[in-house]
Amino acid sequence: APLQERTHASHQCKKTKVAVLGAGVAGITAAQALSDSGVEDFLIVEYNSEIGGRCRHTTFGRDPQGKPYTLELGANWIQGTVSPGGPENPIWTLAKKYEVKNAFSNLSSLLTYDQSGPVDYLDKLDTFEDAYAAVESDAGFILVENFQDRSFRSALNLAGWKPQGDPQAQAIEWYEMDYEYAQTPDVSSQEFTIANFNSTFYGFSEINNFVVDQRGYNAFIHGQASEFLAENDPRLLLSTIVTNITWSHHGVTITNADSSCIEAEYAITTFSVGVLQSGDITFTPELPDWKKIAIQTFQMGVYSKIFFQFPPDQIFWDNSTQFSLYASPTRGYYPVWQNLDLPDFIPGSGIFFVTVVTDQSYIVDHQDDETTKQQILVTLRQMFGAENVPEPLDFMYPRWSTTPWAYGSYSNWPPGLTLEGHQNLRANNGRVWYAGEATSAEFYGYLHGAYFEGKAAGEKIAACLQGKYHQDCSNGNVYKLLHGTTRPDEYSIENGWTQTSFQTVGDVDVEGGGG
Ligand SMILES: Cc1cc2nc3c(=O)[nH]c(=O)nc-3n(C[C@H](O)[C@H](O)[C@H](O)COP(=O)(O)OP(=O)(O)OC[C@H]3O[C@@H](n4cnc5c(N)ncnc54)[C@H](O)[C@@H]3O)c2cc1C
Repeated sequence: APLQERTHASHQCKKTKVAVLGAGVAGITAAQALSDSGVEDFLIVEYNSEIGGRCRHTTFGRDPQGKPYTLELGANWIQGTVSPGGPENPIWTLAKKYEVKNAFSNLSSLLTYDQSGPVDYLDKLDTFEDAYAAVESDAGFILVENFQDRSFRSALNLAGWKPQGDPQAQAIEWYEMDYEYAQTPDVSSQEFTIANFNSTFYGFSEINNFVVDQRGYNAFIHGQASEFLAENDPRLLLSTIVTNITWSHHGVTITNADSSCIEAEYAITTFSVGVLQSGDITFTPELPDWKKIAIQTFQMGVYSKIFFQFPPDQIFWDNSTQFSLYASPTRGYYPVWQNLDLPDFIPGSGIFFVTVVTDQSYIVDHQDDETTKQQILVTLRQMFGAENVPEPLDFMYPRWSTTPWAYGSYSNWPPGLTLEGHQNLRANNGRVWYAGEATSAEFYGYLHGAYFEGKAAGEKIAACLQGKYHQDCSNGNVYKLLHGTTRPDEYSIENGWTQTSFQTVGDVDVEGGGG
């Protein structure tokens, strides 16, 4: 019987015009754009048993009636809302439309601590911000003058910000950089980090609103989906894991873990960079080098929220402050605490949580809950006094780095990657198109980046199907070779290049010979 199934498999493939792979913001928005353009023949394939992707919540703790609270495991803020007369962040528009409950997040409502307890080092925030302003204007020159990009670390050094060996300054820097980009300034681009920040926070507004909706932040995604999908719509294939994408310039075949398959004229993959990097999904034929390079060059940061519920009548932190910053000699060790027990947030909840990113996330993702909890309780007792910190009522955290449908939290732009290099991440391979937060050049990392990219891909493919697209529908805008700026003849004695650039051991060529 299994053999028979296999031989019949390709005849049994579902057939559709567009396969939308993933039902996060990008996938749902792409499908909606198809539907809005009159293309109703699509299938959405989703790993999980529900839509929403990295906009995902859990239940946690108990309210006084014994009912659990809803907390966001993934996206939590609406970042950059709208300014008078300016463009509006579409996520803000949708949050209003679906009445997603949110509160103004005041990042200046901040108290600072170190291992000895409360210590005011907010003056270092001003020093950082002066350096940041210099980095910002320098980034403008880099972009406009086509100069070489640098790491954000070099840029900060040049601006005189040198936090090395100063835990307080490192904590301030973490709050301003890692807390947003989920990675260190050392591995972030100067040019594109600034462009990314400015696109959102100058393009829309400087406001960050924090979602505390007890339906979950993804209520807006469900709301959007319900505008074009019926309840139990057969076009939404949940709990279906894509394992292979066979592509050409004429069509795409998707194979799933349950060995079902889909034949489509076009596909839009919305998988995270982490998923694309993992190799869990194979491509037939193999992806060309320009695409492999783009996938393995863009970076996936990890952002982990570690939740505690303490007895609401034994609050030991300042309960009028939103953020508490902890300076550890180990940079990034349980640094930023958020208080949800505030009037506009989840009052009376006793919920206090700490965020760690990438390197510390890898550590907590590979140790058991109890170890993490005990490490953090030691930290809290340093900050607030051992006698003041009771045992928590509840504790949990997601392990984003090992979650097989995400492998990380959101993308980040490395130093030296050009816009051309990034475009290769967006560009289609034959009839396989790419969309998602990471393919957004200006809004990578954000929900609104996923929204814009999903919408654009859906609209373009609809135009392709309707013969209205004025570019090649099966060949993307690709930069097959990404050149450096140093010519081979410049590898000379004058430039300090005294030896062959090919590796040799004695007079034995290791590879390639000569040079
Ligand atoms: C912890 C955290 C905090 C964040 N904070 C914010 C924030 O405050 N503000 C903000 O704007 N953004 C934030 N983000 C980023 C935001 O969540 C993402 O940018 C956005 O959700 C990405 O949407 P997407 O559609 O591009 O990708 P996804 O949401 O990842 O959608 C892709 C979908 O593909 C599915 N998939 C993966 N593999 C397969 C497979 N093999 N087969 C089938 N389906 C598959 C996944 O299940 C997923 O549903 C945060 C993210 C995280 C994780």
